[in-house]
Amino acid sequence: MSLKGPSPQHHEGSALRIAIVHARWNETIIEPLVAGAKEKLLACGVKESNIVVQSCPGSWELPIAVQRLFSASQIQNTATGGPSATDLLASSTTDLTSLPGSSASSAGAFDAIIAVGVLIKGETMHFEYIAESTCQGLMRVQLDTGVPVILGVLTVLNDEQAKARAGVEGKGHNHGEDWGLAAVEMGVKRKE
Ligand SMILES: O=Nc1c(NC[C@H](O)[C@H](O)[C@H](O)CO)[nH]c(=O)[nH]c1=O
Repeated sequence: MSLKGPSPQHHEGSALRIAIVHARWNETIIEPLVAGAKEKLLACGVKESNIVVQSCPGSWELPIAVQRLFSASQIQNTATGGPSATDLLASSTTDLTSLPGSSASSAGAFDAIIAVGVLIKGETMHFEYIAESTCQGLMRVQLDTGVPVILGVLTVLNDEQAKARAGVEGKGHNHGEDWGLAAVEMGVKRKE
């Protein structure tokens, strides 16, 4: 067993509704990552009709693209004693069918969201600023809503590292699969 990666658990996802929100930069890496995540969602019993896939321009936009899945009233920090995110989301009036690229058949709560982006270091400090802000933003959205947001943002130093983490060209391991499994586990545990 690899030194890295979580020890495997099996969770049944047939009752879950999951969103995958992905950036469109470095799409030759994004595509296998999203496919790997979706493959594991389906393998865990998540219904195809309960998987909503949306995109945004780049990783910088991921936090707001994830947050807009919730209406303003749902962006509550449950630590303040407000209604739980579950209660709020259950009454969600978000019309997902109006969102671009949405395959949602109806509005409804998400049990987990996977945010997918690929940041590849260039010559400038742009990479560092986007990576830090995007990760902090995604952490804030999940804590504000109580809905797990799986961090599917690769922050790599070169194309080879990106390919190895998407399992392309027969190299490495597709991390998208790990994110799909994490989404099912966290979605199930959130309903417990
Ligand atoms: O710069 N490199 C990258 C990038 N820049 C665009 C940024 O996310 C945003 O979309 C624009 O700045 C507009 O707001 N976005 C990525 O996902 N990966 C990169 O490697």
